[in-house]
Amino acid sequence: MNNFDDNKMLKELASVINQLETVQSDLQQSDSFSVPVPAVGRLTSQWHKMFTGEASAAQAAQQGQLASTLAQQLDRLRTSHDRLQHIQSISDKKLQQASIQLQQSGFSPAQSDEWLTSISKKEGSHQGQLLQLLDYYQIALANSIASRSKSESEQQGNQHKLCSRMLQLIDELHFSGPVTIELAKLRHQLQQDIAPALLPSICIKLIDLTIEGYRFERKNSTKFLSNLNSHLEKVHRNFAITCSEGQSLFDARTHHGHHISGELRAIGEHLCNQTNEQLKADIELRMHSINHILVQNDRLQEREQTLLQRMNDMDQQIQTLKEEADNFKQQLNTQNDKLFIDSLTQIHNRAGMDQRLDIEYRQWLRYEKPLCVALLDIDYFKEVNDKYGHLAGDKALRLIARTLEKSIRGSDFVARFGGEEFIVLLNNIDQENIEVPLQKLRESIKRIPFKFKEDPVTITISLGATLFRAGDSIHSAIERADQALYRAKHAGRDQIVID
Ligand SMILES: Nc1nc2c(ncn2[C@@H]2O[C@H](COP(=O)(O)OP(=O)(O)OP(=O)(O)O)[C@@H](O)[C@H]2O)c(=O)[nH]1
Repeated sequence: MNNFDDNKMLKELASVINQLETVQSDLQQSDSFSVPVPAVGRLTSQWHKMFTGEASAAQAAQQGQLASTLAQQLDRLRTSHDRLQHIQSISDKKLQQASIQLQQSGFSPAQSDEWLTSISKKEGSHQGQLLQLLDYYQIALANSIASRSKSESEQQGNQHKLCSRMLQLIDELHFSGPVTIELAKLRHQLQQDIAPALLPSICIKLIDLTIEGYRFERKNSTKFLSNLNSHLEKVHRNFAITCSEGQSLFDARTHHGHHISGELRAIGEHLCNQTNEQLKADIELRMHSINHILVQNDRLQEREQTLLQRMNDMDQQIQTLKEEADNFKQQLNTQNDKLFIDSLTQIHNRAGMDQRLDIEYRQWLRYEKPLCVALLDIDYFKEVNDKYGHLAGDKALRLIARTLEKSIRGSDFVARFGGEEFIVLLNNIDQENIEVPLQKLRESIKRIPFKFKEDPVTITISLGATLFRAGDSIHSAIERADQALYRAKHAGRDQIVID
């Protein structure tokens, strides 16, 4: 048997599957989709490898069954992800319509369509993260099984890579609410040396927290939208009442206006035609009638006053609604920006880099101005962590990121590529002197006067760079830069290799 508690893990896994199922049924907005039962996949064979020969026949059968259920669940989740995208495109349209209605009602916040659709986009991205985590879970399981046969250094390499990817995923989550504390704990755990056998359960915990965070955000968005909806309903109701009240007031006033002018005309005619006594009696009669009209007029004025009050209330409601919507939009914009920012170093993350690289690549294809991509990796960073602790390591990463940012031109770009690796894009670069800005980057890091536990420490970086060439894809250029970085490391570190 493996050296971790199988029963505990099976239980945890079963609970995660339960949760995934609930999430899936949350997404299952239409019954018309039938979920296919999948073939038992790669995971099953790993699971079998883990248990065969070492458990009793009954246990093995039970585990086999569990493994195939898990494989089915994974496939169902993938299907549901595809379906979500389909549903999302429909709900995008609905949100678009809602946004148009908001705008037509005259008090929607500017760009309301943008923030409404961004709600659905955010949900989609969490689905992607969940699927990615399930992949990590499979890799962690495979590592855990292989840990018995592989050499220690090989094991450590795989382990580091997986931990770094999970750390990066945590940095990209940006949840609010109670899960943030738990995520910070996991982050800390992942930065320590972890036994391969523990990583699968950490993965499960991370899946758990992602689902919880995702639900929390979904609940918040739903709450806001239902508040907004009920406010809208109220405003629309009041608006309808006010309109019909206004119309009837207008009709009544017109009617009274005609009435008064009729009375005045009649007085004029009597003044011309009648004797004094008769005139007096007629005028009294008319005055009585005018008095009656004036009393009615006072009542109309009171109604008008109430109407005015209601309009003021409505104005107030619209104002509150506007403020709420603006706040929410602000929150969403901040969260959207955060999706592209690395939470530790506050520079762009890998997603931000993907976005920018795509733009730079298209511009390079179009204008053919030289574009350089450089990968930078901190040398012997593990030693810093091991000797001075991960908090010191985190601090160093932040300072290095800030220094890199300051050492490039405004039009250049730097992002954290993952773990202790950074990527820099230099556009419109002078091809003959490509080494100059790269040396400047290397030296600026070397000059940082780090001091940990009173020890002055020099940190260096190795750098691999390349220019985009005819026929290059983004991937092929990065691959070349990565090979150059590998050569810089092997040439002794604190070096630049340009391919
Ligand atoms: N403090 C901290 N450390 C991190 C973070 N992400 C990755 N690391 C650490 O970076 C170190 C990378 O170690 P290795 O891949 O062995 O590389 P290295 O020690 O820098 O050695 P070379 O790259 O070969 O020069 C590991 O100790 C990781 O834990 C992070 O967010 N914070």
